[in-house]
Amino acid sequence: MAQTGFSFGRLLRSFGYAAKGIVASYSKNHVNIKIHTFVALTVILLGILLTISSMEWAILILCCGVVIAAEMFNTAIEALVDMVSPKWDSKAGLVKDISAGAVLILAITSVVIGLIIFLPKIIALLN
Ligand SMILES: Nc1ncnc2c1ncn2[C@@H]1O[C@H](COP(=O)(O)OP(=O)(O)OP(=O)(O)O)[C@@H](O)[C@H]1O
Repeated sequence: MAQTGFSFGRLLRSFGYAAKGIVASYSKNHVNIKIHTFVALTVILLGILLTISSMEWAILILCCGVVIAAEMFNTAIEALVDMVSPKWDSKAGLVKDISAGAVLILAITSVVIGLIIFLPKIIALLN
């Protein structure tokens, strides 16, 4: 039953559940989130090396967070679909495909934003 009123203990427990969810997302059979995290760390390194502005940091950190969170939603949706529809079903497949497609759109958008920010700086460095 949902409890009403603020409880610091409950808030801490909620953070604990969320942390458990993050750890579960990085379990060894989930490769995509590790790739997204590697790309995010590379972006941070590039940002430091190329001394990007505060606004550029904000945009890139937002992109990295959104893509990683979207991958986690995708993982959750896949798990839910497998639970609700363990048998092969075209609708179950469509739900997984749409969920994966959403992550792909965000990843492509983020790559384009990364190129807009980093390419001019890299070209200027090479000239
Ligand atoms: N129960 C199902 N019914 C129909 N098609 C499915 C079903 N499960 C998976 N598929 C199809 O197989 C594709 C891959 O599904 P899967 O669950 O293996 O996801 P994945 O992208 O390999 O996930 P992971 O992030 O675990 O690597 C789905 O996008 C869908 O097209």
